[in-house]
Amino acid sequence: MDSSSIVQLVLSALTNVTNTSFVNQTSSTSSSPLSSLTNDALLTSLLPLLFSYDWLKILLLGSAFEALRRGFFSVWRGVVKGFWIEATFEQDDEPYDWLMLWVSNHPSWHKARVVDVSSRSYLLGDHIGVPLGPIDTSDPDSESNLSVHYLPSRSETYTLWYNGCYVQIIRKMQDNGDSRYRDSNETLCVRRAVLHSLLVEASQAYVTTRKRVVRIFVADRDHWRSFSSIHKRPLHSVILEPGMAELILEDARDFLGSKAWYRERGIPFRRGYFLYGAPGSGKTSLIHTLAGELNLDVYIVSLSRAGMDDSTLIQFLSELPSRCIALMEDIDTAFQYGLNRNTSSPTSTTGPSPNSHSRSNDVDPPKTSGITLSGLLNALDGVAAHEGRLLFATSNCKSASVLDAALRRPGRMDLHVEFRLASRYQAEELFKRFYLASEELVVVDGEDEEGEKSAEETDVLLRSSESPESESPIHGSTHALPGQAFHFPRPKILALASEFAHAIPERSCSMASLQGYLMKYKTRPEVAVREAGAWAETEAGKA
Ligand SMILES: Nc1ncnc2c1ncn2[C@@H]1O[C@H](COP(=O)(O)OP(=O)(O)OP(=O)(O)O)[C@@H](O)[C@H]1O
Repeated sequence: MDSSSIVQLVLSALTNVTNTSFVNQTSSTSSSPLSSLTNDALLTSLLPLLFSYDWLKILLLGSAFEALRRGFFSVWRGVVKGFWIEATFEQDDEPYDWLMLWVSNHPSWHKARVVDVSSRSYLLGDHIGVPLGPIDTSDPDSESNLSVHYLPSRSETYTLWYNGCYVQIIRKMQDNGDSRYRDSNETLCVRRAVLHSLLVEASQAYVTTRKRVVRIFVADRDHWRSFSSIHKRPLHSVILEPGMAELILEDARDFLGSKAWYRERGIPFRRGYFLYGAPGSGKTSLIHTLAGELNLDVYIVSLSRAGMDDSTLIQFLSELPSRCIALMEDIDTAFQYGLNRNTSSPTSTTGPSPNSHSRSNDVDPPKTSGITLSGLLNALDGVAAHEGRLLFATSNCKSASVLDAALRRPGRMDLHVEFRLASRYQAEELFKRFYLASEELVVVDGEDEEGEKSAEETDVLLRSSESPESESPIHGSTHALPGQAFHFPRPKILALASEFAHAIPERSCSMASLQGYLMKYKTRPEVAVREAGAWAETEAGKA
């Protein structure tokens, strides 16, 4: 019996059944004899089919086909495994970011049909993914110009060609039970020979892109979490007394280049900086700027964070990368809540409250951190302490002496830098930066002299911890500063800047508040100068 006769037989059996159902519907009373008749007819029609063994042939044919198919794929997988390897990239690891950047810059990526739309940029700002671009082209900085990127989609397999080789990229979500911390990882199936060159290319592209940003990491639960990236800021955008920022930068550079020197003398290769003083005077800004200049990432650890205790702190500091900036902001707040020599009790502190000048009105916050002074000292230079890092600790206190002597000694905090309220020189420079275009902010000899003079008058100091009381005013040349969008005649702005500086009493307000004031008059420098005196008086009244 050939297949066409089988089909015919099945069809005729089915037709019988259909007719029978129709008859059943129209005469329900006589259904029983007729239905038994129909079942018999169906059975009679199918019997030859059952005994013909053709069904067996079909079954065998199907099974053989499936076995062949499976065999082919298993051989293919074997061949593929022989030549290819599967490389997995974890999200918390840097090579994951290399790969994301590499994929998103690959030409074939632009043709992808399934994408994730994300505001996350893998710490590379606008350099990853396909940026959406400005919606309002007339104003690229407009807030309506959202910064979103098309990224490779999760659970999607992308295939592309790299140097004539076939590459598969699979991005998978890993559910670790906590919906807030779902990781994804990326699997790259690639020929063994090309994996290395692909990774070299991806890492180089990443490093080049990374040079434009500073990456920020925060101590989160039990690991360093990548938090954000900020565009590098030129050193001179932080206006301090002339030469002050340059001196700290040189010190850090010198340290980073002297590993062998430290090793030969058996000195731990670590350097600490304690930046203290008025709030809003540029401490954090300077650290970010230094990180940019030195090509280092910033790792922020908050000592007063809930859940932070001595062992967690030691673990975090020991997991720092070989070259980085570790930042402990407001170190005195940890002190206030119990960081002292013997105990972590918030009520027993050694000496006066370190923060009393700035936080006297604050209600005592609940103690959440379990850091003790000995724990902090151990974390900074104990056995598990990391080598090669620059530690920056900041505080809004007025004097470095609020820190325990053991904490601020050389080897832990090598350089103490005081930040004071704005000097007239700083106020003048800030004014120029606001109203002059960047190309107009050039060094003019006469102006520099003036700048140096005001630096001599003032005494923002940088003190070495070896001689904390020796005051060493720093002199140097000012630098070109970035300009603003509005154009005003340069001589006019220079004259107004000088007037502005004289209207603001020396050391009466912070740079942050001066910046806030000038923001109100972004396009009206004359009004800014006219109103400056009255504003400064109100500010002084507030302090
Ligand atoms: N010296 C400065 N030069 C230029 N801008 C400054 C300076 N100081 C402060 N600013 C501006 O003021 C803002 C706050 O500065 P920043 O956070 O660096 O101060 P801070 O001393 O770290 O303050 P806090 O101790 O309160 O955190 C920033 O926007 C920064 O641009």
